[in-house]
This record gives sequence, structure tokens and C-alpha cells, in this order.
Amino acid sequence: MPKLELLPAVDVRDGQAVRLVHGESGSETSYGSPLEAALAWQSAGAEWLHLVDLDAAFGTGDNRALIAEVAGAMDIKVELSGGIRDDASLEAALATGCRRVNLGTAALETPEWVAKVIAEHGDKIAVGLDVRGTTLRGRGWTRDGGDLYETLARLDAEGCARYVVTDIAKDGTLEGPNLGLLRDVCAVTDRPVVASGGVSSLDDLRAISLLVPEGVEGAIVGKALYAKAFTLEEALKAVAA
Ligand SMILES: O=C(O)c1ccccc1N[C@@H]1O[C@H](COP(=O)(O)O)[C@@H](O)[C@H]1O
Repeated sequence: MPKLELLPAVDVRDGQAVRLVHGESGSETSYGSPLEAALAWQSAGAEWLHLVDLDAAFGTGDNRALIAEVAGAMDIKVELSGGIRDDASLEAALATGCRRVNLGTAALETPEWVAKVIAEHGDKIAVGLDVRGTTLRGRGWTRDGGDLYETLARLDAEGCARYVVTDIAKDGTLEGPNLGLLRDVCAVTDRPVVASGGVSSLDDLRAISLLVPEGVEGAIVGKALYAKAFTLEEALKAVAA
């Protein structure tokens, strides 16, 4: 059985690595230099980095140059998200050398464009399904964007390669992942799913690992690493077993 991939997160706001609670603007805790954080996860053995431009996601500017610097400094695979909503932002994101991009708002607001870039770029495109209950949220998770399962069916039909599923109610809370949501999503798609939101312990990661046969491919880990609930080395060991 393949092991669960771990994607430590570096979310960037106003030039700093931050964590939010429920993705709410203003709830930031700052953790300093994004480059230092990313290099630390790489040194600890990460194979992936989940790198987010939060200002671009919220529409409060962007950290494009810094994001490009961080992505360019990585020897590991980078998943890049936040504010990738048109040809120019997609081109800039792919030019960083990232392995894939994660589209959120665009999948809700400009579905024709998303279908086009899925057809053009294949598995370089993932879609972030950021949900409250079963309602998708876009524009920094501030606006409703339709039903999770209807959107998922449409994206599946368009050939979307992968989904990053975030339970907003869990994100940044250290309350544990929404395993039911992950199972429900895996039950209706054959595409790999990356779990996001709520991881608080090594047991949470072990519980997500048990969903690998159902289609969960990876887990994003943010707050738990920054809060030192466990180290990345411990996490990688926990999912290797
Ligand atoms: O990761 C967060 O904490 C987060 C909080 C609020 C908004 C977005 C957040 N993260 C990432 O941003 C993309 C969506 O960006 P966009 O809608 O495409 O501009 C989302 O998939 C998360 O990866």
C-alpha cells in the first residue's frame, strides 16, 4: 500500500509565514520567514511543500516575488496555491517551477477557464475544494460557491486530476481532520484526494493513512508543526509504517 504523502504548509501573508484559524483574515499567528520555514521542512525530510499566497487568495495584494523565491529554493516538489485565477497568474505560478498548482475560487467562478487549463496542463492542476459543510467557499473562503458534490462531478467529467479537500471548520484548529468528509469525497471520485485541515497529532495522521486505500493520497500539515505538537520527522515516521 502506498504511504500517505505529507505536505507541510507555508502560508504567506504580508511577507510572513502565518497560520490562520478557520482561514479567517485577522486570525494570523506569525512564524517568521517563509523561506526559513520551507527550508526547515525540506531539511526535515519533506518530499512536498504546500505553499500558499494568502494575500492573493484574500485579494489583499500578493507575495508573488517571495513565493517565487521560496519555490525556486526548493529541491522538493511544490504545490502552489492562492490567487491563481487567470492565464497571467497561472503562468506566473507555473514559472516558479512548482510541481502543481491548486485552484480554488477559479473552479467556482470561471469553470470554463478551469476546464481549459485542466485540458492543457493535466496533473499540474489540482482543485482545492474548500468547504463549510458541503458548501464550497471562494475568495479567501468568504463567499459561497456552490455544492461540493455537484462541482466535484463537473470537475471529474472535465478530467481534473486531483482534489485538495479542506474542511474550513477544522482548518487551523488542531481539532482533528474531518475523516467523514474525506471518506465521502473518496466515495464519489476515483481521483486522488489530499486532506487538509485539523491535523493535530500523529494519531490523526495514522487515521488519515487508513484512508489511503479509499483514495486519500496526502495530508497537508500546518498548525501542528508550527505549534510543535510533533516534528515533521516524527510525522514522516508515523506514516511510513
Ligand atoms: O490555506 C488557508 O488557510 C486559506 C485561507 C483562506 C483562503 C485560502 C486559503 N488557502 C488556499 O488558497 C487556495 C484558494 O485560493 P484561490 O481561491 O484560488 O485564490 C485554497 O485552495 C487554499 O489552498
